[in-house]
Amino acid sequence: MNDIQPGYRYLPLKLEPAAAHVAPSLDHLFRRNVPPAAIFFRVSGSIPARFTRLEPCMSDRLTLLRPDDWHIHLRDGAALPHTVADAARQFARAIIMPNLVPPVRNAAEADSYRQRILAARPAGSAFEPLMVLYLTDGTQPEDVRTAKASGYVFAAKLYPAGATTNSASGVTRIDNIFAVLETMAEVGLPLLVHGEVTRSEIDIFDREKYFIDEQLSRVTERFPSLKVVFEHITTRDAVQFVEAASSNVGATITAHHLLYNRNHMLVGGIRPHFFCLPILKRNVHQEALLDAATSGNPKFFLGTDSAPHAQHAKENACGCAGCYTAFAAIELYAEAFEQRGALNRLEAFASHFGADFYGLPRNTDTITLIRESWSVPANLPFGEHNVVPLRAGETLHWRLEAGA
Ligand SMILES: NC(=O)N[C@@H](CC(=O)O)C(=O)O
Repeated sequence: MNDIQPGYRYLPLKLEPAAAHVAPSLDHLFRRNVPPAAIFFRVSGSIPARFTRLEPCMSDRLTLLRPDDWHIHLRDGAALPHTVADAARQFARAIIMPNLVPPVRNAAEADSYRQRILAARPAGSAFEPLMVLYLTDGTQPEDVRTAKASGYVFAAKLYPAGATTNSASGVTRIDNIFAVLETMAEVGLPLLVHGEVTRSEIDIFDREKYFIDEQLSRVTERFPSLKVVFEHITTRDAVQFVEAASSNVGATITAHHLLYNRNHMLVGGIRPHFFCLPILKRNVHQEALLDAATSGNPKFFLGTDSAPHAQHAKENACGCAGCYTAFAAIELYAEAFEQRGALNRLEAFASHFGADFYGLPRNTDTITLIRESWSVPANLPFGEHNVVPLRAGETLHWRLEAGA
């Protein structure tokens, strides 16, 4: 019994009559690739002498081309060494969200933010931040041209004013930026979209669908050559919209929207660390996202929307929106894909489709995930504060191989 360790598979050495009721169910679990920790739990107390430990077999290691994160919030200042180290551990590149206060509005601001990120990289890291402009009512076509020419700005982000964290400077009417969108289409700078309307009479669970019907469909019709990434999609409606759109329209999907639905946030007590925007939806929408992410359709790719807030700002009478997932993002995605029996589709979603959509080369080195159970810390350092990571105090069943 003492030999039983997480991360290994155990098989019967000799089937004794007393174990016969256990062995068939174990076999069934092995075939379904259920994490070993779950197996031990079921058979605890009945195994020792009759079972032997096997070394991890091939399916306990998963090697992928190094992935990129096509949507992340790194924040600024003292938080950067922590958020950048977490992202850089697994991702080669990341699209850096510009919703700082004040926001990143032009190439000069993007350059100085980029320098701060580069300075925060762990020693020896080649992590590459791909900068993004924050569109306001005052953004000019010239800002877009300069940004594109800079070589370090890869997109511009539409935050409808008031839609989410630090969106007060966002766009108040989509028509206000039509001249800018035209220039973006012309110079080849993708538009990234936070797709929610902000009208107070629209229910928070319906805001993505209204955004598609009232705004996004107008943009894609009017600017067919503009590349658009519908960020952190959360609904079946968004999946269907992207599927039906031209190949210039793609979407990012977060790990938390694949793993959770609104019941996880609200049943049995309110869990502030699941609160994010767009908000978790019904399980039918979660299912549609899982279908899309594991479908092999290149329009859907990885974007964590890892969005840390200090613990006190989340566990608050008016808590901030955002889930911190960068500490174990690829592990969380692996768990979601495994639940669907689709681990063989993870690499394309995480490491091929985003780069292809942006017209950038795929990475050439690899990372390896190991099937190994580990406990997520209760909190992690975040500048002068702490951040509570998603799944704090719980167990993850994949781990990125050290030094990967
Ligand atoms: N996703 C979130 O819930 N929050 C993001 C903003 C955003 O992307 O909506 C943040 O910056 O905190």
